[in-house]
Amino acid sequence: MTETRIIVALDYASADAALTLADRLDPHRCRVKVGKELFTRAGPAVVEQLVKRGFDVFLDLKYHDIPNTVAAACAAAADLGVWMLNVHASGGVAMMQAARERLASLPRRPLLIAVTLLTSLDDDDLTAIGCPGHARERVALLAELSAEADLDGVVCSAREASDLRARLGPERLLVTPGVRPADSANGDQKRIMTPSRAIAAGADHLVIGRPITAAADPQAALSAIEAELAVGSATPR
Ligand SMILES: O=c1ccn([C@@H]2O[C@H](COP(=O)(O)O)[C@@H](O)[C@H]2O)c(=O)[nH]1
Repeated sequence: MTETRIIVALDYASADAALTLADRLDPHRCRVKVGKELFTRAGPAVVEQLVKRGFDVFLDLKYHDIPNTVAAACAAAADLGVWMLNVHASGGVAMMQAARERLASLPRRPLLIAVTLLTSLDDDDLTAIGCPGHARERVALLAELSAEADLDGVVCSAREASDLRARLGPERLLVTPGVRPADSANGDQKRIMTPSRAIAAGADHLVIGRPITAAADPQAALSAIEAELAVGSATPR
């Protein structure tokens, strides 16, 4: 298994586009993520093709449904040979436990993590959806529920990473989207951090999409992020 911390989000509208980039990437230098757009357009076959090319695939479908349905969906995802998949922690402990138990019954199980609060949301958005409070508090609550269900880790923003590392201990994975090199546009992301600061804060895996996929030269963009991580620079954002 690769030692890289970088997961490239293959948010493309076709298998061809996703595989064209994948074929320019080294499965030892990055993992890849298949999300809702690519999966809905290209289906399970694109996941299997990425696995066949040697990539660790994070299937980011964020399941959120009743326990029986989510458990069955997780088992179906595991059949594709994915490395990691996720559910929404707000689906509740019973749902997360059902998913974990179904995966535990398989001969080879993928990692199972829970989305806490989407990185596109901030405190004002929580108020707008009728859940007033601080994003970091909501993330902490949902992360602790995922630990109660004994999941392998959480999706959070890097801004919560140090707090969650203290709350959850060293074993749970912290997977952080909303990562932005200093010269990248935020886009729709609100709780963001640079790659080097995210790692310094305790993130295990950095999910990075548009800063790589929308770059004129995606391989150069990936190399620049790797260089930033190697130097360990901590450019304030
Ligand atoms: O809270 C979350 C959960 C998932 N994502 C996904 O990560 C990538 C981020 O892409 P960028 O282009 O780097 O913004 C994307 O696929 C999201 O669906 C997230 O951003 N936040």
